[in-house]
Amino acid sequence: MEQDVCASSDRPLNPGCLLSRDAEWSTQRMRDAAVDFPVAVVLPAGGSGERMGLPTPKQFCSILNRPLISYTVQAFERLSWIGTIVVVVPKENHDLMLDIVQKFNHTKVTVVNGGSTRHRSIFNGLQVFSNITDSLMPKPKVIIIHDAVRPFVEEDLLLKITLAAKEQGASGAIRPLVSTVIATTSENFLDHSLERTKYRASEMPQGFLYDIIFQAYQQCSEFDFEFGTECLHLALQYCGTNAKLIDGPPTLWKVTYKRDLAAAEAIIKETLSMSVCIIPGAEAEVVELAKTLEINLNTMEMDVIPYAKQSYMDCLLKTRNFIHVSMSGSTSSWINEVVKTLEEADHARLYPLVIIWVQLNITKQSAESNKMDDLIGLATEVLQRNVLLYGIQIDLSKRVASE
Ligand SMILES: Nc1ccn([C@@H]2O[C@H](COP(=O)(O)OP(=O)(O)OP(=O)(O)O)[C@@H](O)[C@H]2O)c(=O)n1
Ligand SMILES: O=C(CO)[C@H](O)[C@H](O)COP(=O)(O)O
Repeated sequence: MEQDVCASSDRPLNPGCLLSRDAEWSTQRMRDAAVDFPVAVVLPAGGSGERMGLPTPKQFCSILNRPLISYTVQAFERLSWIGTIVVVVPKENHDLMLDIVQKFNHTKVTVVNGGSTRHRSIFNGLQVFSNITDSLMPKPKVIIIHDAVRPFVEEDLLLKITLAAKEQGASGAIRPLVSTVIATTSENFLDHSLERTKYRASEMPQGFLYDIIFQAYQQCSEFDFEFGTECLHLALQYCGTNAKLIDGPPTLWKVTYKRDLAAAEAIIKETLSMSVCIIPGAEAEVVELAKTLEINLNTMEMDVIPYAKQSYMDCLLKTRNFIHVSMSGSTSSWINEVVKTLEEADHARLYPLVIIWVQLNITKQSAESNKMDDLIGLATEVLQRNVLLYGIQIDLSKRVASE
């Protein structure tokens, strides 16, 4: 069944899944209060992506120079309350996955080989924790299972899934059906159709008490392993555990067809451009311009941090787009300081950073001093470090002269 790839998200998502600021704070409170038990993740990535029809399995396809699987790993890895992330890959792609882990600096990943079906791959992933003598891989209380090809999963949903799994034994994300489900006869005639509002699409992530889902996989039949598509069903059938179902956002869709790669790229690009940090100097004209920008860019998530406060470094790590408005001619020390901070935090490794330096010249003298040459040199230098630096010089001297 085709997924609802055209449905747009209600609010922007960051790749690697930064939340909107309000959601981030409330999530922080929820997380601090609630997740005081070990949580691990299994990401089944052992498929061949037949429906995608590319020689490379879709989980290894690149979006903006980074494999899809790495985005999904990052969505989990950045969460402090998540421990080990087991990535289950086809045997022939084991080394490729190890290369990805190294190149993108993933620190929580264990790679294991998959099986011939998704359920077999997941079971292989779960078995990593079943050897209780291996103290390096302690058994988690809750395990989250999430398809490696669903990169846009956010912390608020993961928390809900995790807490519900701890309480109920199993939980899963659901979405309304996009199309009506019908049963066909063997001759391809309509047999019957289901009442769409009564049914839901079962999505990922799903969460389980580890003992429940491991026991379910240990007991399930060869038929389940071969043809089953639903982990929640195994928990119900073999452990009598009724999963708690939680509504998820439209961005949970599974990258399945070629067009989904383009859709994923569009979401990543859109979210990268949806937040900005404005850093104004202290002069009245500069503050005025910063205010105008703030009003006109109000559809973006925004921080305005006065340069003088020197407290903007924390804010830098929340976004990738910066506008520095100043009247001083010298910009290089500020930009170098910013680039150094961002480099130390590895902030520019995956996506480019954009710095727009706006210089206001109000006197004839400063307007004549052409600082743009310096800026062009600096822009060429920082480009090597994945920073796109732009300069805008606004000459107010004529306005001053005519007043
Ligand atoms: N033997 C398998 C088959 C699938 N998966 C994983 O299960 C997830 C969901 O499966 P699906 O989207 O169906 O992936 P593929 O099986 O690769 O795709 P297709 O059905 O088009 O071949 C994917 O992350 C896929 O890599 C797996 O780990 N092991
Ligand atoms: O649908 C699902 C929910 O249970 C699974 O997420 C899974 O994606 C199914 O994979 P497949 O396409 O291999 O059946």
